[in-house]
Amino acid sequence: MHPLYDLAQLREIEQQHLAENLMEKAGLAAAGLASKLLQSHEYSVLVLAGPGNNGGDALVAARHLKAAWHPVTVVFTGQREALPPDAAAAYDAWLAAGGELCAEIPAHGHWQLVIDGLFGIGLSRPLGSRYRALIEQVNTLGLPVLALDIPSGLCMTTGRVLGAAIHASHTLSFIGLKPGLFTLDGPDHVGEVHLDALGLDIQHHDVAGVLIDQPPALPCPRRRNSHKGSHGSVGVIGGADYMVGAAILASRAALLLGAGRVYCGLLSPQPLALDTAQAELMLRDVASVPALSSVLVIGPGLGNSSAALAMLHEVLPQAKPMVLDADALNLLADHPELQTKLRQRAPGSTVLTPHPGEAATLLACSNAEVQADRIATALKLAHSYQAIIVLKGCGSIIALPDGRWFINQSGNPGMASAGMGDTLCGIIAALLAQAMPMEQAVLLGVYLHGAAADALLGRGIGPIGLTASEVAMSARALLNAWVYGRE
Ligand SMILES: NC(=O)C1=CN([C@@H]2O[C@H](COP(=O)(O)OP(=O)(O)OC[C@H]3O[C@@H](n4cnc5c(N)ncnc54)[C@H](O)[C@@H]3O)[C@@H](O)[C@H]2O)[C@@H](O)CC1
Ligand SMILES: [K+]
Repeated sequence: MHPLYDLAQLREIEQQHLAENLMEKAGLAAAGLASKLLQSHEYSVLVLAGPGNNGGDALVAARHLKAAWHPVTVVFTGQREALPPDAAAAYDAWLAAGGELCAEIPAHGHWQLVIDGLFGIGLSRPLGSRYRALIEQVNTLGLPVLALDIPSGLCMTTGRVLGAAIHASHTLSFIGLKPGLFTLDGPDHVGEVHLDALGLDIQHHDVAGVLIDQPPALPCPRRRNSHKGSHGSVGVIGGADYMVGAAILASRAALLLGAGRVYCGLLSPQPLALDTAQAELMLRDVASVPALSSVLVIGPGLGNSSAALAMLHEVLPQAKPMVLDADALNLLADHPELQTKLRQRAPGSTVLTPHPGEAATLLACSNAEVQADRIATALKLAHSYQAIIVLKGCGSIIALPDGRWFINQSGNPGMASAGMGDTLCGIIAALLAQAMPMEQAVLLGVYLHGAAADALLGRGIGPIGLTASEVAMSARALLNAWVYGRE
């Protein structure tokens, strides 16, 4: 788990350490990583230095690489007189070391690595045509790119591409990690992320959010003296006509992740009597499911019928932990009286797992507005509905009503297929049924879901054609490995 910092916090840390010549440290660290990536001293480097301190970092790195005998070409896009003081000093030191500056990328150069120091956290607006063209030119060179602090063009707060963004193979982030590296378009641009704290100890400093990059708190190993009643019972309510599969997938995932019993209530007028591929599932009359279950999932394939609405009205006032997904979220958006019931639930007893489209419906805004700032959106939903929110998508955001938030780093594009959300609901519900507190169950469930898909990818399964059922099986193996320390 790594802390994530917002812009104001990073600026404050920079201010507190102004006298410590952090740019020299940043440039040296960048040159060190570049040397490692280059391997041979004969290899040449193309350095892009922009108009601010990110450009200063790049100029310091260029100086160190030149001193280590690498041929270095520097493209400088700023103006000496407009540079901040540290960057101006780096500019002067580069020239004093015999370095030269180009205004654009030389046509016939040959390089083995690009260092991107155009923009860092100071990028404040969408890039104009000159920078967009330069970035696109770099991206078509087909070379490894080491981005300093953050790939230029990427918004550090939201992970949005502001016009165009560098496709880095490596990103060396300074001082602390930024949220934009890990959500929305960030993961498509950062490559391998490295962190150099520049010798600062900022552990005492406030953090904005947390990156989940390893399994959070795990359940305890089971007591030998346990029985099915010891591991809770999950009830899944959904599966209207033509959407039965969604409820079955959630139910199977709950079973595979360790719920003692799983009851599945299908709204379809011709409900299945038996899941032949998973006979352990107890398919019951939907009305009987809430009373049988210690944890409820409501929504997968629920539809928007009056029966679905009535079910939601009935279960929301019940005290048990609840996972709301899919059509339950759409019904919630359309019915303010359901929203009131939701807000009256005990704190920490509800999780909503919207994808961006459902989040947009819940907030009565557009999909683009949701994605423009995923963290802010998730926090807004958490506050408004007084529930834990999992905003799904690349770099899922978990937001809590008290204002804390997390970004999940596990997962891959194989998960962009129908049924994945149903599996996630089942996983979270199973952890809740096994007595994990809500916050821990959500964090572990989301990380495990992605890590299970990553494990499959590691075995050559996906991303193309990866299925939600495979992810549930893989999650079972992974959770057992984590809890029982098996390979
Ligand atoms: N200040 C410090 O203490 C440190 C700063 N560091 C580096 O400095 C970076 C931040 O430096 P700055 O605050 O100078 O910001 P940047 O260097 O990221 O960019 C700011 C410059 O870009 C211009 N700009 C912003 N958006 C633009 C756009 N769309 N089109 C054209 N120009 C645009 C601004 O006018 C300004 O000149 C960090 O990301 C990091 O790389 C590191 O050296 C560590 C220490
Ligand atoms: K950069």
